[in-house]
Amino acid sequence: MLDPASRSSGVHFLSAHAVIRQLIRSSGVGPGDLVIDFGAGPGTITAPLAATGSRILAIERDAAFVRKLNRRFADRPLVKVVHADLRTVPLPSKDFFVVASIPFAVSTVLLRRLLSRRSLVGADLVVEWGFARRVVAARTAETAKWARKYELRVARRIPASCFRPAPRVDAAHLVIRKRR
Ligand SMILES: C[S@@+](CC[C@H](N)C(=O)[O-])C[C@H]1O[C@@H](n2cnc3c(N)ncnc32)[C@H](O)[C@@H]1O
Repeated sequence: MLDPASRSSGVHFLSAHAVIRQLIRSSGVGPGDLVIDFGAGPGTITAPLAATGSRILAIERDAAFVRKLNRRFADRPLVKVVHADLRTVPLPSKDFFVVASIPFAVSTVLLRRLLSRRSLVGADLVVEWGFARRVVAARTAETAKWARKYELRVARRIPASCFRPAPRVDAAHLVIRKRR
């Protein structure tokens, strides 16, 4: 069987552990929090997230990655692997956080879903650099509406060299926090 990564064209996996640590530290999640890792892949973010003691939903569409995740987290009762498409999977009605490096192609769809949920408390996302800049600029009616409900900022630029394979463009750590 082919490794799942080799079959996923256009998918870039974070290989810089320092970036993953920054994402998790920024999120501030801990025991008792519900956290979603969208597009969990091989579990590169899921594993250090699990170490925070939070409850994790690792959502992944690729069946081979789902098998891998189930094996990897079989002894971690706080990690639930969900075989689903992030564009349609039901989102929690109780407070939740997101820490994820998402597939760039579905960034808009996912943000639309997340930012229309009252239960989203915060998100730390890896997205395409240009996309992040457009979101925080809040120049469209939609992004301006998001900005009224959520604080949106770019924490840092993430060079393409932090991924395997490297994408053609850099990425960003996008921070989203519900306004009080
Ligand atoms: C950018 S990779 C990130 C993988 C991992 N989080 C990491 O940082 O290395 C995106 C992952 O999302 C998965 N994926 C792509 N489209 C998806 C969708 N619509 N729903 C759920 N997962 C998806 C891919 O199979 C891949 O594992």
